[in-house]
Amino acid sequence: MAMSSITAVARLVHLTPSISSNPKPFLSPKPLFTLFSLKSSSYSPIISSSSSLNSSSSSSSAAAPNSSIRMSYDKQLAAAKKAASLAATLCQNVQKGLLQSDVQSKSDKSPVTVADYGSQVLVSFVLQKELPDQAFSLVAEEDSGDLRKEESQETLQRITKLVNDTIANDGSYKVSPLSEGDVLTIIDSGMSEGGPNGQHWVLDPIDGTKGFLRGDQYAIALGLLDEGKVVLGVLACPNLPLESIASGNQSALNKASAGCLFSAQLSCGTYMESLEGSPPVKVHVSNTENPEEASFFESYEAAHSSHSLSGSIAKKLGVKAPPVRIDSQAKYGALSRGDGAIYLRFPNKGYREKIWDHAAGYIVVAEAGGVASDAAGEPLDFSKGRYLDLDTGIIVTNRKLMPALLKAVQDSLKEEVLPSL
Ligand SMILES: Nc1ncnc2c1ncn2[C@@H]1O[C@H](COP(=O)(O)O)[C@@H](OP(=O)(O)O)[C@H]1O
Ligand SMILES: [Mg+2]
Ligand SMILES: [Mg+2]
Ligand SMILES: [Mg+2]
Repeated sequence: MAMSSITAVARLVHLTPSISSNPKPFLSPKPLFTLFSLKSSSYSPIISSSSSLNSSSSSSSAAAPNSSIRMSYDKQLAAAKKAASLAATLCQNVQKGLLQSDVQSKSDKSPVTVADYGSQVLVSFVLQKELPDQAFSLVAEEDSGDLRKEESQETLQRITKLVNDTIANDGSYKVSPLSEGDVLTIIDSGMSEGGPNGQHWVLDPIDGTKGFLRGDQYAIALGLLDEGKVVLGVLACPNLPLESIASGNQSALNKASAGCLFSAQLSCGTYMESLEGSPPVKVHVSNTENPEEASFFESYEAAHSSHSLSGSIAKKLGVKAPPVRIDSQAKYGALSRGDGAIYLRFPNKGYREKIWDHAAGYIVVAEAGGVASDAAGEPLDFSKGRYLDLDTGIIVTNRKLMPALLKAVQDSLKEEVLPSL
């Protein structure tokens, strides 16, 4: 990250006449939502206290940066949950009344909306407010380049208003409203390169922007890297129901939903709660060993992942159920609670995966007992900067199914060549 922008954001956040004096730890209190009606056997209720989050035994697979000493990331996890929840509120409000003028096209032709930018501002703002004593480095998807153009003035005004309204309605931060310049500066606080040293937040402010535009699934995905390893992750999935969306139960996707918040910390397991506030429940991946019982997730967008390749892998493996196609890292969340057992992702050859598209989802699944690798069976390496450096595709499943899945993937890849970009 350019030092100037770190300094500017630090100045902005620390010198704003404000004080986060409100002791309220999370967003405005809402009625507690009980999870006793959850159907999946992989959900188990836990006591909702931060100490319970730390003391629970874990099915972790990710290696700790210093494996002999377990670092605690409790404060960072609490800040990440608050940041993602506040960003989800903004996204939900925008999705209710999305205007055509809210959507722009980036230079790679992918869509970006006022909510992507607003979410990035809120997450960066909240993390810096909640963790004022910690060095701040953020690797995030969006930058302010397009918003600085003359024709984007109105869009920038709308983002600024959305952010200020969300902060004011939440009430946790007594700050004077952010200016448009502040908003641009905070967006550019996400330009860190990440890498193998130190701590870096990794943010996709809206993962699944195409799903967001369709009114389907999307996620605010926030992870933390420490010495190149993902050590915590939060996935806010505002349109994901608390009940299972397993193949055959996809009607659940069409019901109005409170939305889910998944959170995971290294060696502490993965938890799910309602975005409206509910006691977290510990979740586990499916433990099926039988591919005939396993169903799989893949992208809704065929341009993001070859549906024909995953179809042939599933057939080779003996999977019977049709694929569940949904957008975003909500797939990792659904997998972590056992709604399906496999996630397959095969972009066109030449496509470079970004770390913010996988970091939070990766630890949410790993801490729930799952495992993710590339098609060569290598674990995902988040220490190489903004991109993941991997061999053809990403596959995610439980430990028992991984060997057979890997074989089916490698056999299918020999038969089918992915198109080049
Ligand atoms: N051609 C392509 N192949 C693979 N992934 C792509 C892609 N174009 C965009 N994406 C990524 O796919 C993500 C959405 O994943 P999914 O298909 O699982 O919903 C997008 O995230 P954003 O929506 O944050 O831009 C984007 O990073
Ligand atoms: Mg995008
Ligand atoms: Mg994304
Ligand atoms: Mg995005």
